[in-house]
Amino acid sequence: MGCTEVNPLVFDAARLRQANTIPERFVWPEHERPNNPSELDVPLIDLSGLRLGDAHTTFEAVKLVREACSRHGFFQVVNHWVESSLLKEAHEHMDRFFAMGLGEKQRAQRKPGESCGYASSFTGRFASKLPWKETLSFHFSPAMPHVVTDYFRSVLGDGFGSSGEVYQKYCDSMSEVSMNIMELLGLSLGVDRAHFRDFFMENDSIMRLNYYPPCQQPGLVLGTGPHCDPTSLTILHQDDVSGLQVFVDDQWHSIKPNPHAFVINIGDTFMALSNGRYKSCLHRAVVNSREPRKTLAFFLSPKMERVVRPPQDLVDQEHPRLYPDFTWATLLEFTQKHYRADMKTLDSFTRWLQTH
Ligand SMILES: C=C1C[C@]23C[C@H]1CC[C@H]2[C@]1(C)CCC[C@@](C)(C(=O)O)[C@H]1[C@@H]3C(=O)O
Ligand SMILES: O=C(O)CCC(=O)C(=O)O
Ligand SMILES: [Fe+2]
Repeated sequence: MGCTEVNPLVFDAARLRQANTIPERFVWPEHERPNNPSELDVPLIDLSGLRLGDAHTTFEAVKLVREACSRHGFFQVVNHWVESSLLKEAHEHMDRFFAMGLGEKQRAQRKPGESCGYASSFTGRFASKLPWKETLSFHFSPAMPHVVTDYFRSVLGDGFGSSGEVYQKYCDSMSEVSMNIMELLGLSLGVDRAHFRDFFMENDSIMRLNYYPPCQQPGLVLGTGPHCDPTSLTILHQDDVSGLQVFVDDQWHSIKPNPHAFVINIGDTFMALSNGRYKSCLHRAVVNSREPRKTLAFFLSPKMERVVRPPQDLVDQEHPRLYPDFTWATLLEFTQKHYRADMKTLDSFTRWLQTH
């Protein structure tokens, strides 16, 4: 397969769509390329029906969470309190942003070492295996109630104030959903129900809009390569185009899109917080040749300087400490300046901490 070399600094999916070959840097190694995996039925919890004080509804949810997280680290929730109009607006504003020309999007260009901004191929961060996607990432913290609105206005101009309002509301909503899930995770691990909820009540999270353009040779590229999220908990909303895959029982499985549900996966930081009882979920995103795919990913993370340490109940003779104390600020810096997050980030980070 002939590959034309393009300068990824000007990677523009629209241009590459016209090109009749995929540039070398976007072609993934044979063993990591997409296949046609089976679909997986994912356990689903109705959070809106859950009264965490009510034993019966809670028991079923806790049982499902414990089974899912002990086995593979993901499950799905529906939450009717998240207005469908908000979801619709969040996708519409994503369409509006990514439909802009490259120059306009690059007004929000992500700077090396930073986790916020627009990126189309992470140029300068990786030598090869570039993801076939464009992303816009921004910070969220309940302690700064207008941080998202302010970001959109300051970076993209007053014309994007309405987008900022939509994503501010969306992130507020995801933060709320996270608190309910943290109570379930605490109960499922046999620790005090409020333990993880209180730990994340203040959080420094990342919201990411993922836009995966169609690719003429989808079998050669990946939208997002195999990885575990270094964050604590990911709340992912897929549109109606499949592409999310999880690695379970030594095989990739596709997660069927359910536009009414959110896919929840455990990240590295929560794996450390649970002292390894729950494993970070290995997943990736594939693309197709027909239509773009879009996802909204809310990455819950603790306050930057909060020390990540499992509760004493989860450390005993049979379960010694698996990971050292660290802060999210240090792990985030590691993934932004020293190491591309993959399926071994936490082990690599632990070794890095010993010499830094
Ligand atoms: C803290 C983060 C780093 C990444 C965005 C959030 C959580 C997921 C991480 C990421 C998506 C994992 C795959 C590799 C990565 C480089 C990417 O494809 O975007 C990661 C993100 C990042 O470092 O920007
Ligand atoms: O878009 C998807 O389906 C997955 C994205 C993802 O895993 C990520 O952004 O970390
Ligand atoms: Fe991910």
